[in-house]
Amino acid sequence: MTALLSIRDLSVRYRRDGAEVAALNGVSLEVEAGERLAIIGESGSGKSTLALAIAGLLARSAKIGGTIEWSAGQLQSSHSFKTSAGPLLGRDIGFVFQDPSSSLDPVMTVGKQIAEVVNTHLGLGWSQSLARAKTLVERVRLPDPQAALRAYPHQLSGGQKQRVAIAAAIATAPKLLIADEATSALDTIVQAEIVALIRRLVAEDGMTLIFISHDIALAATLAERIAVLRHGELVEVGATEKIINAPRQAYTRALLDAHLGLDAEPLLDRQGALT
Ligand SMILES: Nc1ncnc2c1ncn2[C@@H]1O[C@H](COP(=O)(O)OP(=O)(O)OP(=O)(O)O)[C@@H](O)[C@H]1O
Repeated sequence: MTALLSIRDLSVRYRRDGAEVAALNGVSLEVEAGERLAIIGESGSGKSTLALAIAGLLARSAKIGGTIEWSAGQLQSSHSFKTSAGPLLGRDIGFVFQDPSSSLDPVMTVGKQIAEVVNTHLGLGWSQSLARAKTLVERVRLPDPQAALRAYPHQLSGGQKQRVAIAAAIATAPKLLIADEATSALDTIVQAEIVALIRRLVAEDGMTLIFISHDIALAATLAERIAVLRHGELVEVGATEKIINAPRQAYTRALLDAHLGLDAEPLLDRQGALT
């Protein structure tokens, strides 16, 4: 497999109340083209910071060290990207946030906001952009796509809004989709539906997926590989089955135990396959 991006010795510090907070410390990680990688860890472990750094979305005030390099040919532009170089083009990376309301414009219809992404990043004319928005709304299986295109975000449920946010994120056919706690605000059934949607879209479009979650069980249902962050450091990375069956770190074991303590559902069936 080819690496889509190589993260080398990445460190990020924020300033808060006059003091520095180390959010990431010496993180090195390769992301393979076409893989589904989960990044897990407790709240505050640095997951969002890593996602934002990859997308070039960190606040300017953040102090960044190390590099994030993209392989030549894997992206349309920017074959070598340093973390300090600013955001990457929106068309190469799709980003889905936890709260769809924060990424959707409340006073613009769903159809127009998806079309606007297409129009801005792909340079298609407005009628072509609207046509593409319709296809996208169908692809994310919003009920009654025609009505959905005319709806405003507040007229949709949380799960439906997240479907719209996903449609907008994949509108430019990005190589990489980053979902940062994209299902955390949803109830369990809707969460499972959104995970299934992400899995299908990633497979259909051959995207690379970085799935950020505090929930190791949820991450295991989607990812082929899991990276574990703790206090801003990457403590373990490996194939999902290995991480679930034989974690090397006590911290990973504790994350697994926390899941088992809360939920009687086994993570693995008797054959060792993920249930
Ligand atoms: N903009 C910011 N300014 C100051 N400190 C920040 C900022 N963003 C994050 N931090 C701090 O950096 C550390 C890592 O935060 P980050 O949000 O990356 O973790 P996380 O694992 O995504 O947590 P959560 O799941 O709660 O979002 C935390 O100590 C957090 O308080």
